[in-house]
Amino acid sequence: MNNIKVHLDNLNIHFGKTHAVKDISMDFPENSVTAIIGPSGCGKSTMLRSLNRMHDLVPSARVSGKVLLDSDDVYGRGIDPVAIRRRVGMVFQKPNPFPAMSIYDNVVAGYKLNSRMVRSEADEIVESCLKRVALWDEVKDRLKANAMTLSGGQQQRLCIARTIAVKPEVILMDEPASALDPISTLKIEELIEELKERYTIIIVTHNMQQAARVSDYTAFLYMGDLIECGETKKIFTTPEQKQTEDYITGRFG
Ligand SMILES: Nc1ncnc2c1ncn2[C@@H]1O[C@H](COP(=O)(O)OP(=O)(O)OP(=O)(O)O)[C@@H](O)[C@H]1O
Repeated sequence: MNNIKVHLDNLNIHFGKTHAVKDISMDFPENSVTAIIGPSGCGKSTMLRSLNRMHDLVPSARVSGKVLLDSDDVYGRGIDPVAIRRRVGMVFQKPNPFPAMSIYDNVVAGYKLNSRMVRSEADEIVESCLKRVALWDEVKDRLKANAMTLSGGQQQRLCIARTIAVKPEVILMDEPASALDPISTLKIEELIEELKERYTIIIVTHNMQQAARVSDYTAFLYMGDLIECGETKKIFTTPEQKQTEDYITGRFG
């Protein structure tokens, strides 16, 4: 197994009285894809969002336990959530490019917030990030066009380019292909496969085939509990828990 990039230790998340994530301890290995699966409302997105402190913005949310990024305590005293979000980027279900910006400006938007740069540096980042998400050839002649002129699938790849421009270590993806057509979905899946060489990827997906195709490890959640996690091959062929088997064979969920 690769090094552990993110480690959860007795993670609990409440929203008021709702106990959404219950005492979860698990590891996310570096340079690999871990899929989080489970029926609607089982806490997948809640767990994912805790990894870069997105719940800081939700007044009713309470997070306890530990999230370690390498050996850094993500919720530790004196840790800057903005610095954490730079190291742990996020791609959402619906592509969300900045609507008033060009393709070019979208790619460097996050990067510009974090550091000053000269034009040639920006050009280089735009080209390399768009190439890495396999969008360069499609857009290189219209970099100044508004980002909303792209198709949904292209917009999602642009959002991934924007995420990697900031040079994160971990990328969280919350159903990144569920709003896309099958061809765009395939492109995103191929991209995930390539991105894991540089980044640690954690993806929430409802699509079991997608989890089986793209991930190295899978975690199955049910009603806030982690039922089972391990190598995807094993989870999908010889799971240890009956609940996991029932879920992956479509008996419930
Ligand atoms: N901001 C919030 N405020 C209050 N309750 C919330 C909030 N976000 C999530 N919850 C609750 O936490 C539980 C887990 O929700 P979560 O969105 O993590 O599930 P999920 O497994 O990602 O579901 P889905 O697959 O439908 O997206 C649910 O009971 C949900 O209602």
